[in-house]
Amino acid sequence: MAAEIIRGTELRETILDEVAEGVKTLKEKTGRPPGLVTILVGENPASLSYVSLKIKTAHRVGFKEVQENIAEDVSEADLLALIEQYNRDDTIDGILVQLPLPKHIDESRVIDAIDPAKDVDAFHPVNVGRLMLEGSSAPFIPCTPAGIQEMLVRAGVPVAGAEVVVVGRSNIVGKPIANLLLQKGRAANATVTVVHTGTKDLASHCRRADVLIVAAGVPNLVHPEWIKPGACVIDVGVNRVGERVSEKTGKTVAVLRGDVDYDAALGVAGWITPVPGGVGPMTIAMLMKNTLKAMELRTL
Ligand SMILES: Nc1nc(=O)c2c([nH]1)NC[C@@H]1CN(c3ccc(C(=O)N[C@@H](CCC(=O)O)C(=O)O)cc3)C=[N+]21
Repeated sequence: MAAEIIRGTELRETILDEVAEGVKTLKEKTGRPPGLVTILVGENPASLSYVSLKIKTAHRVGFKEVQENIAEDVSEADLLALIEQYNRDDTIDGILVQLPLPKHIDESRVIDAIDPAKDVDAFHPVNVGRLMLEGSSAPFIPCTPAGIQEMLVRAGVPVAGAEVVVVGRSNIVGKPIANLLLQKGRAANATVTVVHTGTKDLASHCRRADVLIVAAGVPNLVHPEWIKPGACVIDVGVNRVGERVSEKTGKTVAVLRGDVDYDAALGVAGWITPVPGGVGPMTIAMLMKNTLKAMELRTL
């Protein structure tokens, strides 16, 4: 039987409707909408495309949206001063500094400078610590892990007691999703294994997974033989493997592939997320949810 496709583009609609409702309520209570500032340093094409999606979505749910597009050669001190300005700005609830940053800027110094109460990415050490201590009751869950958990819940994938294997140990996906799913709670309480580039036999670990979460950034890394029949496969990879001309707009757009050999996996998995249209859109939806929550926590 072919896998059930978990479509992020569909789930996103429900979440954004919920956020838009929450924005209305907050506006009635406080007289202002949630404010989100996106800070983009330089002109990396992938970053530009993600940030413009975030801005478009912020408008759609009724946020005040501020864009800071600054030059690649900005000094670290100037960037830190800009963050401080938004830390003090009461109309701004969420500060997002798009990663990666240019090499001359120390990423962890920049993240440390964001007020944890406005850290809607949940990258600040305070929020990382909270996630580790409190699991899903932490004030902010990082957007991609939160999106993945939401997909598991809404698709009805059994997670409690399941074998979850996470491929990748990044600070923005691998480590936090592993942490989230091993805690007690809804769509959690799993037995979690994290595998990475230092792991001896990737395939044998993956084959044991009831839920396989792949965030390695390597196109076609996961072959169908690595998938246990009926398993849930969550593909976090967004690899730009080429370019094509869009039939709709006539513009050149990137061709995206996940980390999983999708067509082959369809015949083995029980559930699967597509790329594009899977985890990516959920990540952006959860950013909106976090920004709404930031305003609630700061004002109510
Ligand atoms: N401070 C910060 N926060 C982030 O959340 C953050 C970041 N930096 N740096 C880069 C990664 C990557 N990321 C994605 C978000 C949406 C899609 C997404 O919506 N993808 C669409 C396709 C988008 C397209 O066509 O380019 C999809 O998969 O269907 C992908 C990737 C957020 N990140």
